[in-house]
Amino acid sequence: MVKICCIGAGYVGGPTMAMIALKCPKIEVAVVDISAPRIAAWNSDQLPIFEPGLDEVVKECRDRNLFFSTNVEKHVAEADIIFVSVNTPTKTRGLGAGKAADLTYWESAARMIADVAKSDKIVVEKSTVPVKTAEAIEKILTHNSNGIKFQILSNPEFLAEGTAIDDLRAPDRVLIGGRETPEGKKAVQALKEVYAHWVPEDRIITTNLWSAELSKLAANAFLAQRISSINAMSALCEATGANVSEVAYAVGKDSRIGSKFLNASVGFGGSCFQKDILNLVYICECNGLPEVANYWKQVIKINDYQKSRFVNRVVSSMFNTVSGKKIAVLGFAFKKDTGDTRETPAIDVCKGLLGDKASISIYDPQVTEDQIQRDLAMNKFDWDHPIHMQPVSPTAVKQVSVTWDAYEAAKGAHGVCILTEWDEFKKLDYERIYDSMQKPAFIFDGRNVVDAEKLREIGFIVYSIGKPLDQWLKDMPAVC
Ligand SMILES: NC(=O)C1=CN([C@@H]2O[C@H](COP(=O)(O)OP(=O)(O)OC[C@H]3O[C@@H](n4cnc5c(N)ncnc54)[C@H](O)[C@@H]3O)[C@@H](O)[C@H]2O)C=CC1
Ligand SMILES: O=C(O)[C@H]1O[C@H](OP(=O)(O)OP(=O)(O)OC[C@H]2O[C@@H](n3ccc(=O)[nH]c3=O)[C@H](O)[C@@H]2O)[C@H](O)[C@@H](O)[C@@H]1O
Repeated sequence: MVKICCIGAGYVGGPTMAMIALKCPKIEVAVVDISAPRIAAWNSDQLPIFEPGLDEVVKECRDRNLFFSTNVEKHVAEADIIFVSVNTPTKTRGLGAGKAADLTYWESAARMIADVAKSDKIVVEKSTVPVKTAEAIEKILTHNSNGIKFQILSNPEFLAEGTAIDDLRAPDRVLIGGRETPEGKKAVQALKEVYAHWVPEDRIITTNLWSAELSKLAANAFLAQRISSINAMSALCEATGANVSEVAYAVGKDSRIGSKFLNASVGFGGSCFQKDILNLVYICECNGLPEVANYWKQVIKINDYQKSRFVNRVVSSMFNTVSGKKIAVLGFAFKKDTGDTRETPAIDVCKGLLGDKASISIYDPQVTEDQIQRDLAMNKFDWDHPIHMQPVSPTAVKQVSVTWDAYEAAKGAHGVCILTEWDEFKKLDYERIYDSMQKPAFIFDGRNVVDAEKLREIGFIVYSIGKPLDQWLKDMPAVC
């Protein structure tokens, strides 16, 4: 029986391994992690991450051919194929701080594999890593290998949170990069056979190692660039009276451009887009390509601009101050159908409003108060380290309260900001919300989920990203 071990039981390791176990009943899959609470949660009824459809898959395979364990060394030693899906956060100190990927966790996993391996292994990069990482990993693994042979493959993951199970069940493509030697090709073939249990052959792409590593960074950069492009247009739409949804529809109808990923928003978030682009920028700089680096840097700059533009809209619309005013924030996760808050635009928006002394009441159906308080207290980039490396109990931000009900959050508020596109926000009783709010009552829709015209009929002053402006907002000072 082929044995697979995955180091890192997170948003990628958990769901990807659960899908392999589901589709390959004859393969034994062990997912290991240094975080005992995380492993305990994977072995319980309350999985550590919220992902539609994940519970069912885990329930079907757990303790059959899918195991979660903290016994990292045992499972690594026994495995034929080892996936490494650990954190690769942005470095916060030293050379490349604020840009380069911190490979501490990867390196320690590689050293441990080298220490405990007693038989030949295929080691698979599942984490997103800088191009050429495999070369460094190879050196670590083979340095003291006592004759044991390691083949390194790059098999980046393209799932998106909230749709991870569908993405894994029917991926657009699976990418496998390996050395172009006979041993390298054999290893690629072995991994290909795992995916071939359910992925059609023409969707399994094989390349050299560096192409696979770089394709992952490139894919995330292209996706984020589309969002920054439409968000840049949204600012121009507001200035001219064009409607960003109409522009996106018209542009996306060109089959060369396509309609997906053109939703204007308060800004993109999530653990990867910013981190991976910063990493790409750093690699370009290190390779003497400052023009290329600056091109990609602009994607992040527009994203930051979009978040601060939103905050400025809120403040300038409300008589140029939110000091002492209650602002309800609906949605804190970085997108709907996930409880993940890593790099969510809500953090920057809330910090911006707190900077103007607002008092904030937050509701998100999947994010706990503890998580929100941690996020608002944490330093930039600290969020992407394993949980046990993060500050234990950061001081709670006093001007922030968290409720478990959208109506409660909006009660007595001067304004409501919608920051995540949860479906339930479309169905709220906005008459009830309006009646409970201070007047004039404002809604700032950072995700274009509400029917602005209907809300205006109720009496709200409404701002929707990239949409023709309410007369009230037109009369306010221009926003930077
Ligand atoms: N979250 C996402 O949607 C996607 C993430 N990725 C990439 O996958 C990688 C992992 O991301 P996530 O799963 O989101 O991170 P995560 O933080 O959810 O999971 C990483 C896990 O690795 C564990 N870990 C760290 N060092 C370890 C070690 N030495 N031994 C054992 N366990 C260790 C941590 O405790 C943590 O549970 C990153 O490189 C990310 O860029 C790629 C595609 C999608
Ligand atoms: O490497 C990764 O981590 C993953 O990053 C993204 O997945 P994810 O971040 O989970 O979610 P997305 O659906 O890409 O959304 C990212 C952010 O962009 C925003 N977004 C997305 C699409 C859009 O049109 N507009 C927009 O503002 C979302 O609200 C969210 O804040 C990619 O879509 C995945 O392919 C990739 O594997």
